[in-house]
Amino acid sequence: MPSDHLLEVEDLTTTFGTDEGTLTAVDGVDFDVDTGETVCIVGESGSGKTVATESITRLIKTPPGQIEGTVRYKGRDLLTMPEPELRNVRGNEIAHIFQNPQEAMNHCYSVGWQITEALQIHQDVSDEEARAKAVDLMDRVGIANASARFDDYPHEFSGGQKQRVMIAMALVGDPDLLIADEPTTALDVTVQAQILRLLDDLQEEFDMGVLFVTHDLGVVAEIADRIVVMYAGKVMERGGVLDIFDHPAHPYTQQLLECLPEFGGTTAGGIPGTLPDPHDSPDGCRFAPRCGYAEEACRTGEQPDEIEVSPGQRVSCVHYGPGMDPSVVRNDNFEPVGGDGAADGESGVSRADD
Ligand SMILES: Nc1ncnc2c1ncn2[C@@H]1O[C@H](COP(=O)(O)OP(=O)(O)OP(=O)(O)O)[C@@H](O)[C@H]1O
Ligand code: NI
Repeated sequence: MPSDHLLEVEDLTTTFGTDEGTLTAVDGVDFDVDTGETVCIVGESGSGKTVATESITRLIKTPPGQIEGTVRYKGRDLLTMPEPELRNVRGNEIAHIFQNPQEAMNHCYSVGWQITEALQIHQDVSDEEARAKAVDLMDRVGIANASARFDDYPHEFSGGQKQRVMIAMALVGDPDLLIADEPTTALDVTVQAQILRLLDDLQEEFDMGVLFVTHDLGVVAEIADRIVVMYAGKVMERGGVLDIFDHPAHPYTQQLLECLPEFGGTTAGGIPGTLPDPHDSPDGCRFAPRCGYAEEACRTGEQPDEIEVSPGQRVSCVHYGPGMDPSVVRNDNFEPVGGDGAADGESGVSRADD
């Protein structure tokens, strides 16, 4: 059945064989991404965000990993696609950027050379054409004096500029889907805001879908159209960014938001307690052992089916089920996302020498 979504992930389950037995990192997760929107996967460290997104293009090493489910990209299943065809998708159609630009760069070659090299893998262009395109890309990601900086080496660029270069390299194949895994986590707050702005602008310019992974709800507020909240390999809640920030339904989402100072945060140190052992997940709702509202029904059976609580907003919580009283967990005291979310009064693609 053909779907209209750019990316459609269904019942994705990724496990790892370990010395302590099978570890389930992602457990039957569904989500989709459309062209032109930013979907953020958010959750604490260890929730399975990275494994879920790296399963999409099969970046997970198998074995020890094992990926099951369906990942349809423009209707084609990436999980059953032959490797050569998948390699083509990875380079040209789906691009990844990661947290640490340091590690992804080769320190022995100039930045311009590396972008040119990436370009020539994807396109049959002459050296001069490739150089011109590389300079253009450097310019578009906001590297000041791009042509003068072409021959500079990675160590001559700041952290923020390196991440701009990584973004340029991700764009060489003119991707339709960009997967960004904590791309600003290693950067200081001001530079982080600039890079988020850049990604937002590029998304429009390149007309991409963006799947953005972060543990930081502050970042989510800046860029997300839709949010998928993950906990211990499961989706706890999903919905439009305004709905989630205005009336978070799952106690886990509420607690994540309560950690944010700008939302009247009281638990800046994070949510008390730790994630369950991924080798041996608890019965019922994964969050029940840390949830102040948990009762017997929360600790038995499977993770509850998702229930729609407002248009497009769905929650996997026993308290919203048939015969339950959701007002127990409903928390309507949250302030909606403020203003335009603009950071530090910048405008357009910033060219600051970060
Ligand atoms: N190669 C691997 N082998 C075994 N276990 C793994 C492997 N990669 C990830 N895991 C486990 O899978 C679970 C999910 O990890 P994942 O990296 O996806 O979390 P995350 O949500 O991205 O966290 P973070 O915010 O810290 O990046 C964790 O328990 C992790 O230890
Ligand atoms: Ni991660």
